[in-house]
Amino acid sequence: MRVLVPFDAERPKTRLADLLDERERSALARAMLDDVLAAVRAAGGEPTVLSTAPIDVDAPVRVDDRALTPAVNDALADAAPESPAAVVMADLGLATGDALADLFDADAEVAIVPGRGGGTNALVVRHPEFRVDYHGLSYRDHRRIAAEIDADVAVVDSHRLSTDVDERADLVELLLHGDGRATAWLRDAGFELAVEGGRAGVRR
Ligand SMILES: Nc1nc2c(ncn2[C@@H]2O[C@H](COP(=O)(O)OP(=O)(O)OP(=O)(O)O)[C@@H](O)[C@H]2O)c(=O)[nH]1
Ligand SMILES: C[C@H](OP(=O)(O)O)C(=O)O
Repeated sequence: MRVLVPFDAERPKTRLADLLDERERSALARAMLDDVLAAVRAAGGEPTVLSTAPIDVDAPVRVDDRALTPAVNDALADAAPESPAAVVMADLGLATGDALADLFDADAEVAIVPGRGGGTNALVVRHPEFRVDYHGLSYRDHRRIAAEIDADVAVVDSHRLSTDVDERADLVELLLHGDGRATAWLRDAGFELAVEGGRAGVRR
């Protein structure tokens, strides 16, 4: 399975700016990218990083400085039943080979893992006319686009893959369930789980 891993190399993870400075956000984003690439390979996928700028990483890199949606659509253009393509976001810090293998094996022309909050964390495309439209309620948009071209859709239900690390609360998930480089980076940076007023959170 060809697997595109989109990566914003220049201004990653801005929603974590009140917790992490720019270098730290880059380091966490990079650790998650490495975790995702390892998980893709463990699932038998062949990853290509679709990056906004050149990066030094242990995988082929396709540089495209356009916005996410046109860059992904260009790279997906030749997806077909005999040559499926997947898109797996680089901020899935809990991704595992087993979880991705379930997605890659889903028997549908479009298989979707929704992200919490309405996004699309991962996709497999086997239909030549399917196009992505990221941001906003992209899960709903991708179901509509699939319906418009009569593509059959599988929705893959996965706690690990539906957890994208965008905000403070997502760091709880990484510290609680993660065992990869991103979780190790967070611990090394001094983050730990905390319970305040009966609610789970993180503190540094
Ligand atoms: N190639 C490419 N990847 C992108 C772009 N924007 C975001 N990504 C990647 O797409 C995935 C989802 O990104 P988002 O969570 O929407 O954005 P983010 O830049 O990671 O974080 P925020 O700045 O907090 O929105 C992550 O793997 C990003 O690295 C882009 O313009 N081009
Ligand atoms: C790219 C975007 O990610 P989010 O901003 O929802 O994390 C989406 O899934 O459409």
